[in-house]
Order: sequence, then structure tokens, then C-alpha cells
Amino acid sequence: MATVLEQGNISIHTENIFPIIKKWLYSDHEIFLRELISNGVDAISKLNMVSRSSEFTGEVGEPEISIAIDKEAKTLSITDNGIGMTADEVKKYINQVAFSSAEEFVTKFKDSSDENIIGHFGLGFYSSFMVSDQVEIDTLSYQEGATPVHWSCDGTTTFELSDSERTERGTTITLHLMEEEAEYLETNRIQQLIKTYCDFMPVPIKLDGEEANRKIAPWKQSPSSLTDEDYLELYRYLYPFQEDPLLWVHLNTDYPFVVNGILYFPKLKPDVDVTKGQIKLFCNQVFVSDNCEEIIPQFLLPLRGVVDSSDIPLNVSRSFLQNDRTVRRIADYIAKKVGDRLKELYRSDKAKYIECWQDLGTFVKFGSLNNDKFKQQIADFIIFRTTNQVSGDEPKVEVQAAEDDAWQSAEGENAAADAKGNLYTTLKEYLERNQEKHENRVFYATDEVSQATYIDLHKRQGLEVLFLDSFIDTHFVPFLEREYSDVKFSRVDSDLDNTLIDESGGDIVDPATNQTKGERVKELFEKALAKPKVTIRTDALKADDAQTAPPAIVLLPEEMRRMQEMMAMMQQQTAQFPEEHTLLVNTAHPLIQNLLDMSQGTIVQADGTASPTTAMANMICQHVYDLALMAQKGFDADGMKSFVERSNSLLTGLTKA
Ligand SMILES: Nc1ncnc2c1ncn2[C@@H]1O[C@H](COP(=O)(O)OP(=O)(O)OP(=O)(O)O)[C@@H](O)[C@H]1O
Repeated sequence: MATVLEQGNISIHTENIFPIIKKWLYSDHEIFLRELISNGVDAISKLNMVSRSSEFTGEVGEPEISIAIDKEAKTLSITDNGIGMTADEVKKYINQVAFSSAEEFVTKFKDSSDENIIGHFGLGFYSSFMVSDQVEIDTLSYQEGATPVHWSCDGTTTFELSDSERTERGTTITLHLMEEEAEYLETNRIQQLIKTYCDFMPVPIKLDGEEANRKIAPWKQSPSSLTDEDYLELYRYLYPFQEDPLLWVHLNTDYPFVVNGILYFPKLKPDVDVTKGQIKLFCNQVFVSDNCEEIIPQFLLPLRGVVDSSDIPLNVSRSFLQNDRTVRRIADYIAKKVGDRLKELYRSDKAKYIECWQDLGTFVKFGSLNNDKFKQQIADFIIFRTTNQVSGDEPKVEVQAAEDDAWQSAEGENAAADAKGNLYTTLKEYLERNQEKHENRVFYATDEVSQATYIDLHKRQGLEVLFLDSFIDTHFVPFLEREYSDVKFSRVDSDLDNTLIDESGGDIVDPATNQTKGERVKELFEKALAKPKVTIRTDALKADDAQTAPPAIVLLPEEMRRMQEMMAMMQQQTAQFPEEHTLLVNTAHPLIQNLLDMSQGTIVQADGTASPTTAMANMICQHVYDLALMAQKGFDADGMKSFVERSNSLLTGLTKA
């Protein structure tokens, strides 16, 4: 073991460290006002504590902090009618940097009050030297027989303590502002600082005799004492000119840490940068910062509102915060409360839940992708718009008031409708409902317009389709597949389910050609299209009336399409329509039958060119293909050009006498 040569205390040279404290302790000069007003509020809280403990029997009076500007003398003064200081206390707490009275005080009076003390580090007062050449304190303690004290310091390590003329209990701090800090002699500037930092402090702050702060912090009140209007009013005040929020969560806990706050779910605007938090961080009603990024879990950043906690260490580096155990537990607590609120809304007012789903959905999905605990908490409350219909011509479910269960469709199934009559379901309900028809298989659509033909095809055969059509769903489908590993998710335009195919007719071999109908159609299209990358598949699609199913549809194999989408996303491009795809020709459609009949009559002419009928049949094949592409929005500019040209020549051919 090494021998200890010497032990001792590390010393600090005040002359060297003092300029650092004054200059670098806080990044913004303007926070000096927040620190001095906080000290005033603390002094008033302390007086309340003392008076409740019966140590002080005098008149407490109306608490007040007043700010006065003297432009001529270039001074700014902050006066409170709080506890004041004796000469000894000034020596103890002011002359000793980094020595706060808070701990001593709270320990001594812990039984007599629930007041919060803001300052704890014993540094805030010295921020006044960031903007002043000289600072004076004029103070009179509440203690009986106390004499008023005057303290003055010009920013060096020497001070002066003398008697004062003061007659009223409390403290006045007078700052002699530096030349370059003259902005703090402007009433507007001070007003703005009070609004920013001290608006919700519980004591009236008077500037030029007028009260300049709101005083009431609704998040510190009990939720039962607040009306919806109170919550909305606070939101409108904090975020003016914004649409009203969808709903809110009131955070309110004292143990094992103190957190109060109100978080609002805003309507998500596409132009809002969700990586930049808009939640305001407070500590004992004092505004600290406009971003809570280190404290709030990332997926909650789109939320707005207030988080107020005296347990978040504010004077440490922000990156350190993320690793702080209490901060992590606070973050978990907030996430859980948000999940609870959604769960509660889902259970108590589904109509509203659905109404908000457009915005909530993105948020919930983002949260599920990013936070495991939240995912587990919310899993059963993720809903999807569905094609599931109320049977027959019965009217669709009306959105109902909370007391009625809007989830119940006319059929008594678990689905609910929004104001437009669109029905919603959870995945669990979908799987249960469709267990017999297609167990562990989910059909989904990502674009109601371009996939309309396919959706219709599924609907007509009684197959339920879910809409996964928001931008986040590209990531959400693979996530669902991981979560429900035994369930297969197929987009409506990928491989068709067997239930959509009519196998009753069989495909009989025609003795004349020795080919089945399917084989003949395939050959016809392969020749006409001459596109080796397009696979021709033939099937008879089920339909009540053969005309209602399309003559052909384009299918994009699920895996291949996803791969392409992913590549496009990585290259930050929009996915192109894949060259490789399948054209399913519906052999049950009369048009295809006609086409086959027509092509049978074709003969190769003596000069080797195709007869007019062959040319027409080719054109129709191409046209059928283009129509299928069109239904899929799979056209490019060249495709559109040749489609128009061909349409014109087809019509010309048809109109020829
Ligand atoms: N207006 C005041 N009235 C009475 N006491 C005061 C006043 N201002 C400061 N003090 C005393 O001086 C001490 C040091 O104040 P300072 O602002 O430096 O630190 P703090 O408020 O304790 O902590 P923090 O650095 O977190 O603000 C306080 O703890 C308090 O005892």
C-alpha cells in the first residue's frame, strides 16, 4: 500500500475564482433579475414559515416585490418585504460565496410549513455582478430589536458593511448598472424579463407601481379545482395564435420526486419540427428553459406545456442530466402519465379518442417505436381505420356521447366510427373478427385512392382491409410484424388471397390449341406487351357480376416493394414504381374472353405483318395493362403519352366503317 505523505484541504483564491463566478456561472446576463426576484420570493416564503412557527408574532402584511428604475442614477433596485437579514446573516450568507441558508432554514422550520424555497446553491445573488459595477444591499431583519444593515461591494473581493436608515422589514438590492448593460434601465425590457422568468411566481411583482406577473401557476393547483376552460386558457396564454390542444395531462406528484406540470397534445402540423421540444421547464414556478429535451423522453417532444420540478438539478451540464437517475425516473413517470391519460380517454370517451386519432395516432405510433414501456402500456389502444362495414343499408354508427359506447357497431361488433362514418378497430379485434376467414392475416392499404380497385376487390369478397396510410406507417408495419410475429401483413396490391380467386370453373384444355384458357391469355399478353420484367399471371377473380372485378390488376410482391421503399428512403427519394411486377389478368372478365376470341381469328398476312385484328388485339392488351397501371398510379410520362396515343388509334380503329 502506498504511504500517505500528506493530507489537506484544497484552497481557492477568491480573487481568481470570483471573476469566473461573476462571468461564467450563467450563460445569459439577463437571468440576474430572475435570481434576485427569486431571492425576494424566498425571503417572503421564509417569513411565512417563521410566522407560522410562532417565532414571529408581528404583522406579515401583503407580500410584495417591487422593482424601481432610476435612469439618472443608472440603478435598478429590487425590494421585497420578506424576512430581511441581520448583519450576521449578511456576513454568513452573502460574504460567503456558495453558502445558502436554504437547507438550515428548511430543516429548522420543516414542521411548520409546506413552502418551497427556490434558491439552494448560494450563488444566485452574485449573478448581479454580471451586469453591475457596484451592488448594494439594504436590509432589516424581522427579528426583534434587529438593526438595519447596509452592504456594498464593487465587484472586487472587498465589501463594506455599515448601518442603514431603513425602517421597513425586508431587503432592497440596488444594482449600479454597467455602461454596456443600460438596456436594463428600460421599463419594457424589465417587463419582458418578468414575463419570461417570473410570470408564474406566487408573489405580486410591481414595476412602476403596476403588477407585472400572473402569479397563479395552474399546474400547482389540484386538477379537481380546474375547469377545461382553465386548462385551455393557460395553453392559449403560453402558445398564442395556435389551435386549441386536443387534450391534456396534469402531472402532480410529491413522491419519490416532486413534479408538477400540465402537458398538452397539440394538433400535429406537418411543418412542426418534432425533434425540437416546446415544453417549458420551470423550477418552483420560476421559468428555467424553453426546452426539456434532456428531461422529456424523445417521443414526447411534440407535446407542449409546462414541467415544474425542484428535483431536476438545474445547475449541472445539460448532457449530464440525461444520465441523472432522478431525471430518468421523472422521464419515465411523465411517459407513464401520458400513456395513462390516453388509456383513460380510450375507455371513457372513445368518440373523442377517435376524433383525435389522426394526431394522436402518429404520436402513439412514434412512442411505441421509441419507448418499450410506452409500447407495452399503449399496445391495446392503437386503432386503425377499417373497411369493416355495418351490414346492409343500415346507417353507420353515429359518434356518441361518452356514456354510450361508441365502439359498438350496429352489428354489435367492436368497431367505432368517426364523424365521417369511418370505422375504427384495434388489431386484436380485427384478428378475432376475421379468424375464420383469414386467420393471422392482415390486409392493409396505404393509399385509399391509388389502391381503390384492390380495396374494392377485397371488400366485395368480405375481406376486411385496414388503412395504414400515415407517413409513420412505413415504419409501423415492420414494427407490427415484429410484435405479431405469427401474423402476415399483406398490402392489398401484393399477392392476392385465395379467397379472391374463383377456382370453381377449373381451367380446361382446349383441344384445338392444346392450351388452357389461362395459358392462351398469358401468351397473348406476353407477346403484346413484350416486357420480360412483367410477369403475367392469369386467374379468374371472384365477382357477383363478372364486370365488377377489373379485367387486370398490377400486383407488387410485398417483400420486393418494401425493399424498394426502404432503398428509396435511404436515398431520400420517393420510391419509383418497380419495373418488376406482376400483371394479373382476370380470365373471368368478358373483355378478356372477347380478346381471346378476337385473337383466335387472327392470321399472319402474306407479307409477314400482323393482320388488322392482331394489331387491334395487341393494342387492347396494352390498353388493359395501362388501365391496370393507371389504377395503381404506376404511370410515368412516357406511359401516359403512349396511352393517349393508343387510345386515339383504338378509337379511330373502332369508328372505321
Ligand atoms: N432578498 C433577500 N432576503 C433575505 N435573504 C436573502 C436575500 N437575498 C439573498 N439572501 C440570503 O443570501 C443567501 C445566498 O443567496 P444566493 O442568491 O446567492 O443563493 P441562494 O438563493 O441560496 O441559492 P441559488 O444560488 O440557488 O439562488 C440566501 O440563501 C439567503 O439566505
